[in-house]
Amino acid sequence: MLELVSLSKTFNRGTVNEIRAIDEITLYVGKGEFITVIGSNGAGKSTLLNLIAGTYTPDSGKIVLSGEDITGWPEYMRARFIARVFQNPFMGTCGSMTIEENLAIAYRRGLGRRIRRGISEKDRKFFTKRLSILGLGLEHRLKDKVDVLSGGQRQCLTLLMATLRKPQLLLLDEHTAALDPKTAEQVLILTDRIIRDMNLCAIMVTHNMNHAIEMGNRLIMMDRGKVVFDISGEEKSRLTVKDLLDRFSSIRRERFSEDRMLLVE
Ligand SMILES: Nc1ncnc2c1ncn2[C@@H]1O[C@H](COP(=O)(O)OP(=O)(O)OP(=O)(O)O)[C@@H](O)[C@H]1O
Repeated sequence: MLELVSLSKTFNRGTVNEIRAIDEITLYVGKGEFITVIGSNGAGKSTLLNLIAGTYTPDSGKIVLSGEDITGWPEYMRARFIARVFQNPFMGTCGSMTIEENLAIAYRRGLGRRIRRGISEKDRKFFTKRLSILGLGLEHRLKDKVDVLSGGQRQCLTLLMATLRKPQLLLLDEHTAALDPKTAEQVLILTDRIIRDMNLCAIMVTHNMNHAIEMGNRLIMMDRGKVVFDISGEEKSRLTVKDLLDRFSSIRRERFSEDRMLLVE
C-alpha cells in the first residue's frame, strides 16, 4: 500500500542548527495495516507524516502509494488519497459553516467542478447515516454551526470527514492529545471502529504508550530520525508498557555510551 524507500530529510542544512530529522527510513506498509508510532520528542514522528502527506519534500528517497511514485506530488494532489487528522480539533473543520456544509466539502473533495452543486436530500440522508455512527446525536444537528461543538465532538466530526470517502491512507497526528482523557478515549474507540469497519490503512502518532500498544496491529518506535523498533501481530499483542520503557532506556544508554566515546576520542 505504502512504500518509503531510503527517505531522508535534513533541516537547516549547512548551519549550526542542522538537524537530520529523518535518516534513511525504509518502511513497507501493507493493506489494512494500522501502525502506531511512538518516540521521544524530536524523534521525527511528525516530520515522517509531513513527508508522506507532502507538506515537506524529502531530500532523498522515494514514496510510493498503491504502486504509484508520489514523491514529487504536491500536498493537494496527495490529499485525494491521503487523509489526515491533526492534534488541534479546529484544523480539520470550518467553524463558521454548518455540520452539513463541512461534510459536503469533505464529500466532494477531489471531485471535478462539474459535480459541485447544493446539498441534496440524498446527501443529507447519507450524512445523517454516517453521523449516527458517532453516537453523539450530531445527526439531528445538521444545520448547527461547527463553532458550537465541543473539542471532542469537533474531532469526531473531523475524523468522519477524513474518512467520508475511503482514503488509501489515514494519518493521525496525535489526534487525541488536545482532548481531556475521557473524551480522548471516546475518540480513540471511534477511531478504532472506523479503521476496522472500513479496513483502512492508518498511521497514528501518539505519546501515550498504552494507546500505542492497545491500538493497531503494528507498532514502530522512532529515535533520531530512524525506526529503531518494529513489531506486529502476535508479538505486538503481547507487548507491555514495561517492554517499551526498557526499549527507551536501552536507546538512552546507547546514546550515553556513544557520547562517552566521543568524549574519550
Ligand atoms: N520546519 C522545521 N524546521 C526546522 N526544524 C524542524 C522543522 N520541523 C521539525 N524540525 C526538527 O526536526 C526534528 C524532528 O521533529 P519532529 O517534529 O518530526 O519530531 P516529533 O517526533 O514529532 O517530536 P514531538 O513528539 O515533540 O512532536 C526536531 O529536532 C525538530 O526540531
